[in-house]
Amino acid sequence: MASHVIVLDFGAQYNQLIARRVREAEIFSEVLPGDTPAATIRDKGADAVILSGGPASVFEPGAPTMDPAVFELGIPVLGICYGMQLMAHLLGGRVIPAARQEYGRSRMTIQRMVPLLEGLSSPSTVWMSHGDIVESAPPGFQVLASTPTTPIAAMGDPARNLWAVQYHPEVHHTPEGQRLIENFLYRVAGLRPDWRPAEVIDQAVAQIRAEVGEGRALIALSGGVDSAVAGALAARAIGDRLTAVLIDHGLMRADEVDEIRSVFADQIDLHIVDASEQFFAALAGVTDPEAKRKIIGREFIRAFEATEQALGPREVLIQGTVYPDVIESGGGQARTIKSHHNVGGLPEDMRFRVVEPLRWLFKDEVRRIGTALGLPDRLVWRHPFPGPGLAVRIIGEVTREKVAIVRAADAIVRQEIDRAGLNRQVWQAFAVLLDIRAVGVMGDQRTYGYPLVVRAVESLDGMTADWVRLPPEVLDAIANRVVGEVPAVNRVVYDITSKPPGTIEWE
Ligand SMILES: Nc1ncnc2c1ncn2[C@@H]1O[C@H](COP(=O)(O)OP(=O)(O)OP(=O)(O)O)[C@@H](O)[C@H]1O
Ligand SMILES: O=c1[nH]c(=O)c2[nH+]cn([C@@H]3O[C@H](COP(=O)(O)O)[C@@H](O)[C@H]3O)c2[nH]1
Ligand SMILES: NC(=O)CC[C@H](N)C(=O)O
Ligand SMILES: [Mg+2]
Repeated sequence: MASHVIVLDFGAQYNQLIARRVREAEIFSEVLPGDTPAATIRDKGADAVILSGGPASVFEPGAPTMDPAVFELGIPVLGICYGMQLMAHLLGGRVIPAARQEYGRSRMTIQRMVPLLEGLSSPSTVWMSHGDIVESAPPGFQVLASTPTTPIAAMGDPARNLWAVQYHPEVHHTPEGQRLIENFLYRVAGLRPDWRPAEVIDQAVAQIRAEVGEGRALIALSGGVDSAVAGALAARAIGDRLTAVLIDHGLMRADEVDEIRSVFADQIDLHIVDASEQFFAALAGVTDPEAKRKIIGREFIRAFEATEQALGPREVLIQGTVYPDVIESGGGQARTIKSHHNVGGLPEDMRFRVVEPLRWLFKDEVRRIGTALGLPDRLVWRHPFPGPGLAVRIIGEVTREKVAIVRAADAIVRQEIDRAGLNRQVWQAFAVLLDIRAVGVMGDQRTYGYPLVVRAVESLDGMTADWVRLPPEVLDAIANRVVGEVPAVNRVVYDITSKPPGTIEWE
C-alpha cells in the first residue's frame, strides 16, 4: 500500500505546510482534526502521525487535545511546537509559559545524535514561534537539542518511537527543516517516496469529468497561474464544453486585460466581462478589509451568474482555488486571517456547483503541474495577483481615482524590478496606497500627498514570506519615478516586514 501520513491539526496557520512538506518528500499526506480517534487513524492505514502547532496553551482549560491512544498505535509520532507541548503534557512532562517568548530565527545546538537529527548542522538555524516551553520532558524521553532560550528544543523516546521539536521545520525559514521531516519519514518511519504529480493530474481530470457529467462548465480565468493550470486540466477533461470567463472588475493592473486577451483568446473560448460599474458601486464607502473582500466575492459570483444567463445553462463553475486560499479563509481548524474572495467571500445563495481541482495543492505544486501539462514558463512563473485586485492595495475606500494612482505606481514598481532582472527571484512585488497624507517639497512648492508603500517579497508558497533585499539603486529608481510620474504621491516607503508577523497583502 502507498505510504500515508496523517497530520493532526491543532489550529496552526502552518499545519497544511506540514502536509505539503511531506508531499514534497513524495509521500501522500492528509490533515485531520486534532481529536481524530486513534481507531480512525489505524483504520486509514496511516504509517506515521505528525502533530501540528497551534495558538492555544496546553495547560489552559479547553485547549485542543488528542486521543492519547495515538501514542500506542505502534507507529512513529512527531510533535511540532504545540504538538510537542501536547505530547509532553499528555505523557507526564511539564509545560509552562516561557520567561522569554521566542519568535523568529533561533540557533539550535544538538545534544544527542539520533536518526531524526542526522545530517543537520549544529548549531543550525531554526524558526521559532512560541510563548510556552516544555520545562521537563516526560518519563522515557531524552533531550536532543536546545536553543539559548529553550532548553528542550527537541526530545524523543526511541523505545516508543515518539519524537518532537519545538521549532517549525515546515516553514522555509528553517533552512534544514525539510531534512528533519525527511529524516522522520525515511529514517524514523522507514517510508518510501511513492506519490507523484502524474497521479495528481489523472485524479483532477477524473474529478472534473465526474462533476461536469454530460453538461458544460465555466472556468473563472484570471490569467494567473492557478486558473491557467485549472483551465488546462479542465480543457483536458471536457474539451470544448468549457467556457472561460474573465471578470474585469476595474481593479486589474495596467494593461492586464489586454495581455490576458492576447495570451488566451486563441487557446480557449474566452469571454471578458466588464463589470467595473457594478464593483465600484458595491464598494462605495466601504473601508473595512473583510467587508471589501466579502463584497468582491459576492460580486464575482453575481457577474458569473449574469454571464451564464447570457451564454446558456452551466451548472459547474471551475475555480483555481489553491490550498492557502482555503487555509487563510479559516478552512479546517485555523483561524481566519483574511477571507479570500473565492473561498470565505462566496455568497451562500450561489447557483453554481463550484469545482476546485487544485484545492489541496500549494503554489509550487501547482507550478510543477503546470509545467507537466506543458504550459509556458512565462505563465507558470507569473507573479500571483489576488482576485480582489487593487482593492486590497488601497487602504480605505476604493475609488476610481485611487485605483488609477495605485495602478500607475504598481506598473513602475514592477517595471523597475523587471529591468533589474530580479523578476524570478521575487515572488510578488507591488504598490500599496495609504489613506494618510504627508508633507513634501517639490520645485520649491509645498506638497501634501499620499505616501506609497512598495512591497517585494520572496516566498515558496505564499504561506510564509520574507521581504526582498532590493538593491538600493532599484529602490531609488522606483522612488524617483513614482514621485515624478504619479502626481498624487509625494513619498515612497519600503515595507520590511516578513510573513509572519505581516501578511503579503496589506488587507
Ligand atoms: N478577474 C477574474 N476573473 C475571473 N476569475 C477570477 C478573477 N480573479 C480571480 N479569479 C478566480 O479566482 C481564483 C483565485 O484567484 P487567485 O488570484 O488566487 O488565482 P489565479 O489568479 O488563478 O493565480 P495567481 O495566484 O497566480 O494570481 C482564480 O483561480 C480564478 O478562478
Ligand atoms: O486569489 C486570491 N484571493 C484573495 O482574496 C487573496 N488575498 C491574498 N491573496 C494572495 O495570496 C498570497 C498570500 O497573501 P497574504 O499573505 O496577503 O494572505 C499572496 O500571493 C496574495 O496576493 C489572494 N489571492
Ligand atoms: N506555534 C505554536 O504551536 C505555539 C504553541 C503555543 N501556543 C505557544 O505559544 O508556545
Ligand atoms: Mg490571481
